[in-house]
Amino acid sequence: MPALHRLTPALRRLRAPTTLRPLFHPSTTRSFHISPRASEEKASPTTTASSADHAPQEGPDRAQSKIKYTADSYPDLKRDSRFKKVTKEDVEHFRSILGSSEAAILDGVTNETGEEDFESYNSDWMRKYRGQCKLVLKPETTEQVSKVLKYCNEQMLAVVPQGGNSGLVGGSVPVFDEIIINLSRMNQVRSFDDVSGVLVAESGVILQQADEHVGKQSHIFPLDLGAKGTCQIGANVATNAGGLRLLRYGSMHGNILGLECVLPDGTIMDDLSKLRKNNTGYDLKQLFIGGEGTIGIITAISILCPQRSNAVNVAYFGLESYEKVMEAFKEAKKQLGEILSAFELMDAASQSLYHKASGAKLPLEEAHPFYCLIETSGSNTEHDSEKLNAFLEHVMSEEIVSDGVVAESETQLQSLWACREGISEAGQHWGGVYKYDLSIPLPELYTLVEDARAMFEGNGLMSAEDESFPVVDVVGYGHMGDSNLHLNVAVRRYDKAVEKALEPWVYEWVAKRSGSISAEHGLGIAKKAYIGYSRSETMIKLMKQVKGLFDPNGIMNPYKYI
Ligand SMILES: O=C(O)CC[C@@H](O)C(=O)O
Ligand SMILES: [Zn+2]
Repeated sequence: MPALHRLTPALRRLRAPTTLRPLFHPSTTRSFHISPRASEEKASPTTTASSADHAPQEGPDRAQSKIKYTADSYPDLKRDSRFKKVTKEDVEHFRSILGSSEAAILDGVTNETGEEDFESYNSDWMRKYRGQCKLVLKPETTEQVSKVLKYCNEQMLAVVPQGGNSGLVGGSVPVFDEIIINLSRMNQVRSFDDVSGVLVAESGVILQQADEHVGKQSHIFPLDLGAKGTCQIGANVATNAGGLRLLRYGSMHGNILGLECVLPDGTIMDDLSKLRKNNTGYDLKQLFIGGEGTIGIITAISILCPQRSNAVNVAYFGLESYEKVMEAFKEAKKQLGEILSAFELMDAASQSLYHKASGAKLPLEEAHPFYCLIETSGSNTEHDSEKLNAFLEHVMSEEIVSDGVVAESETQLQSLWACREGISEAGQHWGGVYKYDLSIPLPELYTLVEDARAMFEGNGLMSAEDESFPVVDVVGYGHMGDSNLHLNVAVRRYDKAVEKALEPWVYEWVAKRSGSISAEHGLGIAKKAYIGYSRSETMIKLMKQVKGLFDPNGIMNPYKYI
């Protein structure tokens, strides 16, 4: 394997732009795999070549990660007595719709099915939020979803729609005994048109498989995220997932052309439009995008997939201050223009956490306060190479960037991306993690991390060494290109004092800067109480009215944000 091409001021003068490195084709394999169906295992990344080579080092208190947020963690939350408990007759009815195989129904109501069999459905991939469901239904067709929902609505049975369960806010797991409607068996690609680039596929298709499917015909699925090997496209739409290339391809709100949804009363709203332009009244599908399964179930999507770039480059830099990060971003936009496909920020704490958790070697020998990962995706190798070289020359000679490497092979490209994508998983290394996903105007984006660190230093809750302190470290990273910060507070154990210090402090901090308390992960149960920091009373009232219109009985994903 060739060594990563190191950028240093000394090298800068020696390097002719054309010798920088060969450009190569985009990866379709980079991802980590959460394996939510492996109920017995802990969420286990198979991450990338680089990190898979190294056994993760154990944190001092791994057992603590078994602690869960259950209904008892929310003293103000009571099971809604309007909802019926599932009976033997209900299960029989569901069997008449779905058949009796275990693939279709996991039944702990009439069977002796143990709690452990429900674990991977009842809890999210972090094993942080956990419900008490005893019935998982796995329909295979839209008609089955329709019959199931119609019955649930008539019988006042609450439900939670579930995809790959890789969310971060507890939105895809029940709180009490809601029935889980798991979409994993609805996994057919219905059509792909390689002229228009429109993919029509069912909700349970795994994101990576959708990408590979359109990749065969030189297109790309316009969403990419660390959990692509596990997450499902319907749930990606329901949560309006943002991911790593929103900067380039835009959000689900723009890329989704149509949806097939089942409303709580069983009505099928067939809007699988393939049109880019359809200016005929309210665009109702937008309510389901990011609706987090609160007004109906998305069963299929129609999405516009752009042409796949055939020249992709990744570089990883070290920088000495956040101001330099902003300067580098400004230059990248200016000099790389339309070929810039990702600009990601990582602080020193995030990289050392990733290194500790994965055992992977970091790309740069010396530590820097900040790192950036930059990706270009274009169609003309020579043109891209020239532009990237000019950009690199500039940021190095202006001392905006202190040190850096560029990938010279597919493996290196993956290992650089792993340094960014592996942080989310690494957050749990010490036992648990409080995760915040925030939109903040760029000039102040990193100040939140510094303020959070100062807050924990001041209140005596944080120590890197002393195990009696709950907080180990405060970590900042995110999608610089989208003004989206991920603040992760790594803890040895979940702790009320830490929670009290963080909430609503974080949300107030963000609201004061006119940011958003959720840039891409959604609200789920984790941020249920805080929507008011980002939406006005008028808007919340309207949202409740919309909810009431679609779901008058309130059976869809109850106890969550609305
Ligand atoms: O775990 C997190 O906080 C962020 C996860 C994901 O949105 C990412 O960008 O890596
Ligand atoms: Zn993210």
